[in-house]
Amino acid sequence: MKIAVVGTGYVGLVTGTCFAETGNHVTCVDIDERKVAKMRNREMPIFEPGLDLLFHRNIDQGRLSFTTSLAEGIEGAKVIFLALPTPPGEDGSADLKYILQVAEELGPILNQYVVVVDKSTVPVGTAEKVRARIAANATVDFDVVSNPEFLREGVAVDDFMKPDRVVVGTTSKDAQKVMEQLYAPLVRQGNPVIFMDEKSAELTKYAANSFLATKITFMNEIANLCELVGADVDAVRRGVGTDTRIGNRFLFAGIGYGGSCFPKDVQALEKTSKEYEYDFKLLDAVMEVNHRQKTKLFPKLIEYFGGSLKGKTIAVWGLAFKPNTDDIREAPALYNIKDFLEAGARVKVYDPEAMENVKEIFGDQITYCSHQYAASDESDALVIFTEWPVFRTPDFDVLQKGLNNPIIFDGRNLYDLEVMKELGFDYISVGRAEVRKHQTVKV
Ligand SMILES: NC(=O)c1ccc[n+]([C@@H]2O[C@H](COP(=O)([O-])OP(=O)(O)OC[C@H]3O[C@@H](n4cnc5c(N)ncnc54)[C@H](O)[C@@H]3O)[C@@H](O)[C@H]2O)c1
Ligand SMILES: O=c1ccn([C@@H]2O[C@H](COP(=O)(O)OP(=O)(O)O[C@H]3O[C@H](CO)[C@@H](O)[C@H](O)[C@H]3O)[C@@H](O)[C@H]2O)c(=O)[nH]1
Repeated sequence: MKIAVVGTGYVGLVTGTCFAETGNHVTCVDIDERKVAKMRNREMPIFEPGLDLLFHRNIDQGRLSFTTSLAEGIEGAKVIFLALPTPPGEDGSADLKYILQVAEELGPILNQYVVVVDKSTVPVGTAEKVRARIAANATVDFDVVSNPEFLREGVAVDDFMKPDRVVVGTTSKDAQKVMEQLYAPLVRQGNPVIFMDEKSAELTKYAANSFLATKITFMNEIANLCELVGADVDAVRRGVGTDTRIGNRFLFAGIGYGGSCFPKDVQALEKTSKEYEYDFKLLDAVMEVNHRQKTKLFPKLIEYFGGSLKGKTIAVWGLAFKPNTDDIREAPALYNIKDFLEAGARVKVYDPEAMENVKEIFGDQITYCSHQYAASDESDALVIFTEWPVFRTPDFDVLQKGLNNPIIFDGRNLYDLEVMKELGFDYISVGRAEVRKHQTVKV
């Protein structure tokens, strides 16, 4: 089948590449000329494990191409995916300007029946709006379908090729047939496609993300309580997660959820509720708790250093909002680095993939290190924000000899408390007892 994908961010690129891999001919359209030039040059614009192999293979086999021209991209396409940004607008609701602008441009250039698919995360009622925008200038028949994407960054290819489910919102039999044909290779491998109406599909995406954000936030609240009562959140997680009604995934307490999706989608669902005059109290609480959680370690650093970080050097391991991505959108590390700098500290950072993106924000205000120990060497404390595999089993000897004080603040609970005690580190994590051998370091 011939497919067009408009927008080649994470979702567009994965969607386009994976559908090429299942035998379709895909043209990706993006207005970013530099990005398109890069991709035409076989350069991957993002870091996503496993995607480059499929990307190169499908370009080489002539099934994946790139253009900046919408008209050229959609020529002959049976399906047009809109994988465009839906960032928070000024009031926090999803900004539909990118989607509606492309919908408007599509109307006059459609020349045969086509299925236009909202792949972006969009509020309830968007399919109707897109349909109206296209219809205003269209001379041919078309359908608009909601097909939200559930992939996670870092494991995007697997999530796309082996999804728990695919959700398709359409009340058109013609569109359903086209979508069934497109997803047939995944269905044959046992991955279900769930058909429903457009509005339910749109709401399913926000419900899923908000539920997962709530699950994490609930465990973060339990972690905070653990610290007060002297319990261990890891033990509690194992205890509750084995209940199959709860499930053991997305129960890891830490320094709050980040990324390009949970923060904006929880906020957008709260705005939708308000629009319908519904007071969704739970979502307000989730956002408030997550905000507090993100900067939870900062006061602990201040306390450890006797009231001030002035003149201290803080090493930061991990900048990306999660491992295996270079994405730093809403990453907890960014909030904290800003606080460290404002408190008068010097900051040395290391991340395996995200440093280039962080340079665009902090420039030369912080020091970028070529490896993890270059950050920790001669620093007064180490703070961990991302659970990259390489941070899970560090050389503790090198770490201890390099640090000016043997103190680790761990926002991801990577290390065993007993091991840290034996090694002689001071170790402050989330929802677990503090390992404190040394006295507060005086300024
Ligand atoms: N990132 C994820 O993991 C993820 C997962 C599921 C769903 N989503 C949703 O998918 C949507 C896209 O997210 P993303 O992270 O891929 O976005 P992104 O911001 O990474 O990329 C969007 C791309 O669209 C391009 N673009 C903007 N206007 C355009 C236009 N008029 N024509 C062509 N291209 C244009 C931009 O240049 C950019 O390359 C959002 O609604 C998001 O919520 C994202
Ligand atoms: O137990 C957990 C699991 C995750 N997180 C945090 O939650 C955030 C989001 O993580 P994850 O969901 O793995 O990454 P995303 O790539 O943002 O994926 C989410 O957002 C996407 C965009 O909508 C959806 O498609 C995915 O289904 C949904 O998981 C990150 O900050 C994680 O550190 C935790 O703190 N504890």
